[in-house]
Amino acid sequence: MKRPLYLFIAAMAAVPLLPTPEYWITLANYVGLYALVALGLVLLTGVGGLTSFGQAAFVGLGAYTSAYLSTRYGLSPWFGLLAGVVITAAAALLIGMITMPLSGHYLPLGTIAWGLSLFFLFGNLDFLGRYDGINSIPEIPVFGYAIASGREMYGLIWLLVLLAVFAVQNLLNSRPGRAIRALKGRGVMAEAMGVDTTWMKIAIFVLAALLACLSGWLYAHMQRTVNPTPFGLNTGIEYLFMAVVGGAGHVWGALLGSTLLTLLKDQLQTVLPKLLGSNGNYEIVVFGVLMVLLLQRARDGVWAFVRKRFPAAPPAVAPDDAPVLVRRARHKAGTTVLEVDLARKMFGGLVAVNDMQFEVKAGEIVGLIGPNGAGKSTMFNLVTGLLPLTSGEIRFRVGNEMRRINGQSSRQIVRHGIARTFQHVKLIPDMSVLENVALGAHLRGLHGEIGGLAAAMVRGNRSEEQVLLFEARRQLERVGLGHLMYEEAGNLALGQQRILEIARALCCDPTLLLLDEPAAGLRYQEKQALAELLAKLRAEGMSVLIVEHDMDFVMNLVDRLVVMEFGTRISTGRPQEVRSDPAVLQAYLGGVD
Ligand SMILES: Nc1ncnc2c1ncn2[C@@H]1O[C@H](COP(=O)(O)OP(=O)(O)OP(=O)(O)O)[C@@H](O)[C@H]1O
Repeated sequence: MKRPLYLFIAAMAAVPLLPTPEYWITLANYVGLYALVALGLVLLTGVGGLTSFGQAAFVGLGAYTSAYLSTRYGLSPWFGLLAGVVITAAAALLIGMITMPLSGHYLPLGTIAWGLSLFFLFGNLDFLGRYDGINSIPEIPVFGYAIASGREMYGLIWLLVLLAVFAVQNLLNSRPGRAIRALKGRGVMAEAMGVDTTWMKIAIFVLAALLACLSGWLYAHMQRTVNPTPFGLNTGIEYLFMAVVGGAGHVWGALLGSTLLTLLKDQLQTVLPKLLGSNGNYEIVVFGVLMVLLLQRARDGVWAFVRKRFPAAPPAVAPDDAPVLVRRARHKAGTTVLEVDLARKMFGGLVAVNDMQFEVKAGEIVGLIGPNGAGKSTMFNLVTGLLPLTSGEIRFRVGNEMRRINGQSSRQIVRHGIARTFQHVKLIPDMSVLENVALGAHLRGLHGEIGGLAAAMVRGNRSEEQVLLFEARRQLERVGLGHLMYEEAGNLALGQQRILEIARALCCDPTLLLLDEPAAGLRYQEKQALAELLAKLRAEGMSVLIVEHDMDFVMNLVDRLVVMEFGTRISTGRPQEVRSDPAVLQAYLGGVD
């Protein structure tokens, strides 16, 4: 992928040096401005799964702030940029904090409301010149030289576009980036790995707004005049079109989409009025049709086709050696690590878990078994904080004390050392096996939340990446998937994906591992290898709580069993005791053998 990239950069650099007509330079400048906004939407919508119609309002905020400060107070456009960034970040933070914790359509609706209100605000404030806007905006000075011509502006715009592309790309291939890639549809898994998904959503919302603000700043000083029209809802929708047409999941899709739509719009605006014999924004109709076709035929946008021609090398490569992460102290074998005390969960009138009571000790594998619908997965979800208890208590050993963990979120619980896999595998299919597993080490990063984002964008996270990817590699090799490290996770067989989830959970450095049907979909040899791995973990002092339907597998592996039926514990003991318990034989209608 490197060569086409260098060729692209060389071609872009040559454009203003060659006798390219001024008209094309102007068009290229617009493409660059749109690409900055679309890039934010790739991060927010394509990768993060959050739709915003209000990006044009953030563009307006960047444009108006600098236009006003530079014309009214004669301040430098660079100060205007700084002020625009601060105001945009504050506005995006506020809107983000209100809308991000809400699910569903609140964000798109919120951004529409925000986009409309800012548009009318621009048009109605006297000091912003109402609908006439602000004129005579100064040029941007660079080392005392004013950037006046289209060609000079081209240099500045495209330099910033390329820097933004690399910053977003670096971000996506980092610890916070993996968390961002988990947001779309896999928030539950991300939270179970310790990711604060609400904060991550707010962070990408603010980043996307800042890219829009940068575009607005460049626009104001290129046009040297601003009025509300380009910052309305229509433009907000066009930005979304660009991201989706190009390929909302890829940074280069933003560039491709803004190029295609700018060129298409330019041509349609010339051709359509001639064809139809009257003026009007007919190109919007064509865009609408194009969008429907694209969503039906090529959801990943045009970039997906380009990518097929230039397959990229895996972005994250695990080092052969790196410092090993510090591990949590293991508990002495036999000490109680988990206590479930009269745990009850009701869904309306249904008692899914009925005053369950059991414990797990250090260096012990406990099997939680029972017929379908007995409440095993619900019990797991109670222990890991995915569901709140109706009554009762769950305690977990942190250091020397048993701490109550019910009432805490799954993000907090994993910090104490409880890691899990899921009954229905939850991974990021288009991300490599290695990166999926590295997501498990999210809490073991070297940088804080904001510092982590900033460091990733400027590649200041090299040592963190080395350490985390090495840890992911170690865990993958430990579970026997080392040879599939660079494969896309979605290409693995279901059984292998379950093992991948175990490696990911091990990356959390747990003292208690909760495995939900890990052997489902595994072949005989794979099951044996899994049993060996779990026995090895037990010997190292790990505690394991396992839900499994494969009785041969469970009976030969576990130290103790807890049997559930209709949410209630009907038996507990060593496998051979439980095997002959009449209550258990009854529950399984014919016995476990
Ligand atoms: N979110 C929910 N809302 C309402 N009822 C639920 C919910 N989750 C589970 N249940 C019900 O709670 C009971 C226990 O379900 P659970 O999935 O915990 O059983 P299980 O033992 O894990 O079953 P299986 O072995 O089939 O996975 C079932 O009757 C199920 O329909």
